[in-house]
Amino acid sequence: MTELKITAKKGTGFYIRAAATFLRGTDEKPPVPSVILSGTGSATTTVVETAHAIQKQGLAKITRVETGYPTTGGQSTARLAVTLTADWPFPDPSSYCNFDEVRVESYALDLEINFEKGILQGSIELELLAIQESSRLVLDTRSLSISRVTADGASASFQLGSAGRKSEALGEALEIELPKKLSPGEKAKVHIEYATAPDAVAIQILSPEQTQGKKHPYLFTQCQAIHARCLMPCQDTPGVKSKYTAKMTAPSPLTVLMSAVPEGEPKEVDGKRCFYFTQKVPIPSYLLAIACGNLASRRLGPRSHVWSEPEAVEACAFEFSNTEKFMSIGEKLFGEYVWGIYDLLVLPPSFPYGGMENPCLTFVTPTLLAGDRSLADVVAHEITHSWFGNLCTNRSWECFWLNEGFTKFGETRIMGNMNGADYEQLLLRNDCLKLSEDVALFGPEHEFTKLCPQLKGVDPDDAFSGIPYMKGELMLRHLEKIVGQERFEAYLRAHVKRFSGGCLDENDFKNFFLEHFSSEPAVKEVDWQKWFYGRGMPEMPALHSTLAEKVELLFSSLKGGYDGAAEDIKDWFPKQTELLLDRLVDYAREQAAAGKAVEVQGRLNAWNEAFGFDSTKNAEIRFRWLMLALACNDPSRVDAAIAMAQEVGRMKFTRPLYRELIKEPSRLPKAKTAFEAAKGSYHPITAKMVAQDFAKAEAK
Ligand SMILES: CC/C=C\C/C=C\C[C@@H](O)/C=C/C=C/C=C\[C@@H](O)CCCC(=O)O
Ligand SMILES: [Zn+2]
Repeated sequence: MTELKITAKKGTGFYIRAAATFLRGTDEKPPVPSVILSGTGSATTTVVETAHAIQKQGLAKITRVETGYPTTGGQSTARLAVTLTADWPFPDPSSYCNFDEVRVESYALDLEINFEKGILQGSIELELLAIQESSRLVLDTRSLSISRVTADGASASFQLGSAGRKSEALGEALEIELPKKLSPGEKAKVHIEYATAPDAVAIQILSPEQTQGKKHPYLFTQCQAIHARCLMPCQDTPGVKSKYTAKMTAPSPLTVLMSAVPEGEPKEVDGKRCFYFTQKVPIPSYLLAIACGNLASRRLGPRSHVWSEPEAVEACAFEFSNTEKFMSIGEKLFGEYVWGIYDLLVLPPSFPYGGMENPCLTFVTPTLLAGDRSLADVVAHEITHSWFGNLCTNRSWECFWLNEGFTKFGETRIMGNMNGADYEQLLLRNDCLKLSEDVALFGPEHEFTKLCPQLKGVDPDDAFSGIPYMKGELMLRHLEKIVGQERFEAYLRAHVKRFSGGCLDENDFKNFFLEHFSSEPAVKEVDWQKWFYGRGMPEMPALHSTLAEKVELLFSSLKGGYDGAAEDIKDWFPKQTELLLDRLVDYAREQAAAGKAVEVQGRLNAWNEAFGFDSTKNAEIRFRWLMLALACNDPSRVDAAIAMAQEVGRMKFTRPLYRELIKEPSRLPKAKTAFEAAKGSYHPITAKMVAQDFAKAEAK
């Protein structure tokens, strides 16, 4: 055991560097039992914060912190026991970069959007901090054209994809030789001139005809999970966080927005507009976001605006008017909102997800515009990422559930605060159904049904499903039941404080939870292994919702031959109708498997007459209704299902619609033709994933 003495007067940054240098300098390379860092200072908290900061930066795992002994002359002291684990420094299977040696602390983008060429072109300047002695910088890239690299002003040589670091899933590593060897704690600047590729997976460019206004082109990005490397050379791992600034140039009169705070008004130069942004809170690369188009905004609250094409902006302002309420509940539950502004951008229908939690500027799909605010729970979800994901970040995509499970929990709790505990239980019921559907889709023995799957050699897009969301939420509900709601909510606030600004994996979470509840014997019974690495369905909670019971009653009546009437559901929440349709889809599938699809099919027109499903404005209901029609082979609604799949690029809807369409072999050619026709209007991620679904179905 080696001991390092540090004195607590220079602030946390000093300690991180001192500790990093020390850890790297020691002979005790992993696996080692532990290294003791001890500090004496007027503020013990500085030493404790240091411990946490060291861990957040992935330098080591803190196994024990002892403070306040012995107290001499009014000065408190602290000792930190630090374990370098065998897998130190926490490899990320989805990145090639050498973030264990050198870290990007901040970067400055200077990019011009060229709609004619379909590219972004310009430069990035990276500010590096050496963690250990190193003379190279390895960054992630994918299909970037790199024209020039300089390091601290001197030309630097570089190679793309060298040493076999090139693959379909991960892109091509960019290795830059630094002109001088950096010592731990030393800083350097690397400047890279580059352009993106016209087929970059992170970027979708819409022609004017593809927009609502039909006059101007539109560009938007989606970086999660590992697409930031198509936009810029970067350390594309959620384990590294950097601040950024950006200067973005676009043709007049278009507006550029980013996942950052805008600085001042745009400057007009030669028919172009320059926009400036600053993101002062360090963020992982996957949270970089850019949008550019003919955009208008409306104020939603003291710190929020909603943006969209001008044609839809009033409808958007109505739909998301509860934003500030959601934020206030989030702050009460999880702590201060640190990002300054919270704006929403409503994207064109090809946006591949319901929402993306880009800091300061959540991106959302227009399929949330139901006209009655009933789908704004996605906004509550994205707001919750302001704490879980954006502040406390999964260390790699293998523990994505730490972003999504916590956020799903928070979303459901916020919606419960809005609409009552019974409603919260209804949402959980819906989530349990979604979980069992997603587990069934992969098969219960599949690696991706684990809360923490292994992703070596895997494209994270292939592993994505509702499982980390719902299974993660259920695990947290299980823990909440053990310790009680009030204590669990206090835990969540402590968790945010503890991991804020850093990253964590499932063991960091487990250790902190056990430390927090060290005097609670019941938590010792938790089967962490099973929750984290067990396949298939987890233990289901007992749920009590009168709202869900009403759904079950109507479901039974409909199954029993009752045709339904509008008043049956007139006081319902739309989430109850979603549950009813989910239950009917399952029923239709069972009947179809028993050769009785036609019996369900014969009931659809009556149900439509009663409940008006064919004309619903709610995309979740429309989707489920069409899935029901497809499940019972209703030929009269195939065109409507195809129309939804073609119009909406949100994968939650598009992929299941195509998958259900092609389950029936006679519908395959029509579905294929529809996909080929719509493919060009989809986001590259959606086009890639739907093409894979077709390939799988055709291979069967
Ligand atoms: C265990 C899972 C492994 C890796 C997943 C990591 C990233 C997945 C990647 O494909 C990106 C996901 C982006 C998600 C963005 C928003 C979602 O919350 C939307 C959910 C679906 C929807 O509402 O449309
Ligand atoms: Zn999410």
